[in-house]
Amino acid sequence: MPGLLSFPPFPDDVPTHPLLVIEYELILKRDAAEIDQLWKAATELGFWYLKNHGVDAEVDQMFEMGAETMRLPLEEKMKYEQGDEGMSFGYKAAGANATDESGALDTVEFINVAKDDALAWPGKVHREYPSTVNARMESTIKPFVQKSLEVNYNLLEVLNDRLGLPKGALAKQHPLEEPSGSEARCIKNPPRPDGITEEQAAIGAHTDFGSLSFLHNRLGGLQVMVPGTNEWQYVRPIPGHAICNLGDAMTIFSGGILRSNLHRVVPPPKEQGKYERWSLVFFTRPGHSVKLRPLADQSSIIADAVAKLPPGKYDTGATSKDWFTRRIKNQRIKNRTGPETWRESRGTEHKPSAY
Ligand SMILES: O=C(O)CCC(=O)C(=O)O
Ligand SMILES: [Fe+2]
Repeated sequence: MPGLLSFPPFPDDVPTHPLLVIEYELILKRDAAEIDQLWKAATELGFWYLKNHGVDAEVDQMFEMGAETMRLPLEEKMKYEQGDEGMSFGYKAAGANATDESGALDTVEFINVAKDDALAWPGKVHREYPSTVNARMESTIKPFVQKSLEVNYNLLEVLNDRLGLPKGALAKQHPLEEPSGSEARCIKNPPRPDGITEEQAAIGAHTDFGSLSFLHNRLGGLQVMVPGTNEWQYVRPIPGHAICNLGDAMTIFSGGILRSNLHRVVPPPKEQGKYERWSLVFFTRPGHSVKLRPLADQSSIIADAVAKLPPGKYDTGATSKDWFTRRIKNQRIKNRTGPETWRESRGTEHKPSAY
């Protein structure tokens, strides 16, 4: 069970970026000082730690589900592969995605389970999954999805109010009953082979494709690009602390007020690099039909931000489904024709020169 393995501590002598720690309990109480901290994190870095979120037991079970799934023979896992058409749900084999413009390959394998399939189980909305996923859909995946949704909806509500949006405006962009790209992902990265540097990306630099990601890490390896620089720094995993980060949709809805920061995954630093790295994410993404555009007509705060931008900057003309499909599809190595394919997979990154 990956969550229970003991491994060396995260080293103290690697460049590490501090994140603000947000107390979920205080957010639930709508504590004004805590909301100020969340707002600072959401606008300055777009990443924060979330403490006391209450999802630890479900997280451990999800790691077990991930381990059971990754132990299946590759041939079996490949029956549930994502495919090359831009669907995210299903299995992704190591090396199926590019990590940069030159077409270097990623090293992680992961299983993505759609929130819609988990909530509809034993019905099906999008696709079928390996037996190890089905066996835990009711007992493990559904509770994890439900609790993660609750956390993310609560955080979205607080951001909604600070953005000056009418009550429930952001929730309306994420209707529970509408099919969406929201999904749970369990990721496995193998130990770092000799000869591979600590700089070689396991998951290439990216911004997240949706609204809000709720991430659980045991070993280091996640890095953020420090805003205003070209420098990568590690995010230190802290036991019992989730890492939350905003995705492109929130930058777009807010007219650039909220930050969807570039990040990547490299092998865990130093001694930790000898161990398998497991991570788990729940991604909340807007409903498939939602148009990705600033919600300036609903908030004077957003309207003021948009007025300072080049005209049309965040008017993507895309639905959430289009945005998501384009990004997934163009990172698939089988779809690569050249550096332009990687560029086609990009989101709202703030520093295009740094890819
Ligand atoms: O594994 C991690 O720590 C981060 C994963 C990630 O950024 C992603 O899947 O979008
Ligand atoms: Fe990410």
